[in-house]
Amino acid sequence: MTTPVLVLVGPPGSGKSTVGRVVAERLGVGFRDTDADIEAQAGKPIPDIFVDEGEPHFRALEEAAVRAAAGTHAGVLALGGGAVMAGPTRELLRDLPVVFLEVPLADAVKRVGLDAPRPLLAVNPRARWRELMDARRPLYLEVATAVVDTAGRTPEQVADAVLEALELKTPHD
Ligand SMILES: Nc1ncnc2c1ncn2[C@@H]1O[C@H](COP(=O)(O)OP(=O)(O)O)[C@@H](O)[C@H]1O
Ligand SMILES: O=C(O)C1=C[C@@H](OP(=O)(O)O)[C@@H](O)[C@H](O)C1
Ligand SMILES: [Mg+2]
Repeated sequence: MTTPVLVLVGPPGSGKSTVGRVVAERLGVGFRDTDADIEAQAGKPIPDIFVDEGEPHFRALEEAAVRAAAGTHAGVLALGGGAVMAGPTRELLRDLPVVFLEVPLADAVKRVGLDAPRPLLAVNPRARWRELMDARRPLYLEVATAVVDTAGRTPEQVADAVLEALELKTPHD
């Protein structure tokens, strides 16, 4: 079984997909995002899956996508913000190097407001994001090998902090 060199978790807007790409580039390894895997498999964007089949169906696809990627992908893996809600996913993350990207509410709302639609934040994003974080923070902490604060940092600076937190060497070191 091949496992990822590192896995990124954290709430929407923490920068998992963006930072994951930068970290993978620095390490000279591949990048994979389970949200992209789900969209490729379903043949449609995530908001359409939520509307057409509902959140429970999306969560089932997500659990399967994380299991497949975590067992086959050797590079950097970014998960969707809600993936850690699944007990079996937390179980398989237990033995992997996992970085929890922290972000304050104000930064997250600013960031995701400019990005692709996220169905869970479509209505009243500030209140929804706060609720999500209250429920999920303990789960992010449970699976995290390291926690990296992204506030006031560019994606490149966050990538440096991630590599430092896990003491990973890049080909240029
Ligand atoms: N450290 C950062 N500073 C400023 N903007 C960021 C940062 N990280 C990500 N972003 C921006 O925030 C948005 C959400 O980033 P994304 O990587 O999709 O987050 P996630 O996958 O955690 O939801 C994108 O528009 C991205 O360019
Ligand atoms: O927090 C969540 O439940 C979700 C986060 C999204 O991913 P990002 O965290 O990459 O935005 C995506 O998986 C889906 O919209 C649900
Ligand atoms: Mg993402």
